Amino acid sequence: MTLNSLSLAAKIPQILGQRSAYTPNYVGKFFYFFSCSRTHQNSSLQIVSLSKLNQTQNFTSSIMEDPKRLSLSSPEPEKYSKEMEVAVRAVQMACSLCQKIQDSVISKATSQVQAKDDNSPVTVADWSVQATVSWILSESLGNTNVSILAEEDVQTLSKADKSGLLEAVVQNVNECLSEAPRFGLKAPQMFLTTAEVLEAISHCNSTGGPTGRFWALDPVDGTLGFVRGDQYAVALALIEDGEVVLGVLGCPNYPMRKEWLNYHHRYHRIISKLTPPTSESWDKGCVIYAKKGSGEAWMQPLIRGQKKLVWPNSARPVQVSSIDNPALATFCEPVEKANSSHSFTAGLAHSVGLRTQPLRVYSMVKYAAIARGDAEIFMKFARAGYKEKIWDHAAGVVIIEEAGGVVTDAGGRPLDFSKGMYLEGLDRGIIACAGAKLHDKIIKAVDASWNSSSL
Ligand SMILES: Nc1ncnc2c1ncn2[C@@H]1O[C@H](COP(=O)(O)OS(=O)(=O)O)[C@@H](OP(=O)(O)O)[C@H]1O
Ligand SMILES: [Mg+2]
Ligand SMILES: [Mg+2]
Ligand SMILES: [Mg+2]
Repeated sequence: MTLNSLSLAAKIPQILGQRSAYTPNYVGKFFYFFSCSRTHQNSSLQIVSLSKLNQTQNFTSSIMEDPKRLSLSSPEPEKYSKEMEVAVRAVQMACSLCQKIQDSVISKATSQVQAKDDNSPVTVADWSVQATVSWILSESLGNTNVSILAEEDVQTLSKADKSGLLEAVVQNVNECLSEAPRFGLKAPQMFLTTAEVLEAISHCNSTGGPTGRFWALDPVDGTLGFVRGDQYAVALALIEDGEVVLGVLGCPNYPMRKEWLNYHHRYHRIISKLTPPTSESWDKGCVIYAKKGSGEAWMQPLIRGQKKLVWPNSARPVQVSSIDNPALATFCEPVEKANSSHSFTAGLAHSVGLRTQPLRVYSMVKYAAIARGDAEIFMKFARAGYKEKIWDHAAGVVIIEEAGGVVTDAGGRPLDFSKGMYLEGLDRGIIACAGAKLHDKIIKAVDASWNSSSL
């Protein structure tokens, strides 16, 4: 195919089926990039792959200077691009659903909160999100391809005395799914029946493991934070052959800008006395996502009101902080003392010279905070005998790693997502840091403090 320099710009998108060479291709993270190579035989330039925007510019200028014969081959579609796009859209929907339910849970006090067999809380939101995400993934990616391991089951929900609860879940799921087109997804043709909603929840019956592909879903992580009007997250990860390959974290109360957090806290303290906010002038929440090996993590605002989610919806890259001096670092940990030893981390913080007060935040928002550079260290040391579940960490781990951070257990080993629903073999606790140098210091400090601790 012969192209002159002027027709090239039009030809590339046509070949790639896009409107413009600068149209974002892969979930807003990559712009088309073209690496060029001159083949010996025909002295032509070949488009062999996709690259980033700056390289696109190099490519374009090299073409302008070299109006030779070109042979163009369509690139392979980016791996997991469809899965990522569907996952982010589904999490956006889930966040919108949660925001609505959280406001109603807070205004009706705690009556809507149920206790599971292990006494942990669960709400209409947990089941509604699980059903919604399960339905969207299955419909968009094909029911037979989709295997999901998720936190909630239908036992409590199916009890005879819980019919009101089940009704509320069915209602919420249907309201949320009817909004799917706003998120660029297909809505069901008819309202889902109660049986279909229960089926969507119980379809999440994967047991995980070392082979094949499955999704790990925590519909509401930090349910305690959720019912207290505070931080929580919707966490979705794709795991393939034991490795987390995609992570999406929806943080409905974690604004795009850290400075807006104060506003959020004030808002929630007085929410019961306020009419619901109508202002669209601030981004109350965000969705952060990353693909393994991409070296990039991205954040987009939640969509609100009647706005449509235009892909990739003003996504911007996030990166971990460059602080590697513990004296300047901020560390975060679980809010609940029962979930992690505050006394151990306090001693450790003191020993490495951490000066700032710990940032105690519910849920995987802690992972988001590290990935965005709002804090530098996250530590969780659960009591002996507690087994961490993979859905509480999978999405956060890949997001921090791709944003430039390091996540391991206290022995410095990567977390193992290949052993079913638990992080088996976890050495003591979880340590996530903004960089390798800081991580190394914390690991050494844990070793030094461990034997003298009572953990
Ligand atoms: N005893 C104990 N020890 C350790 N971890 C526990 C424990 N109990 C629960 N969980 C899990 O912790 C999830 C909540 O997240 P965090 O660890 O960030 O805790 S906190 O919300 O900040 O207090 C929470 O996730 P959700 O159930 O999704 O809220 C639990 O899976
Ligand atoms: Mg729970
Ligand atoms: Mg959780
Ligand atoms: Mg949960």
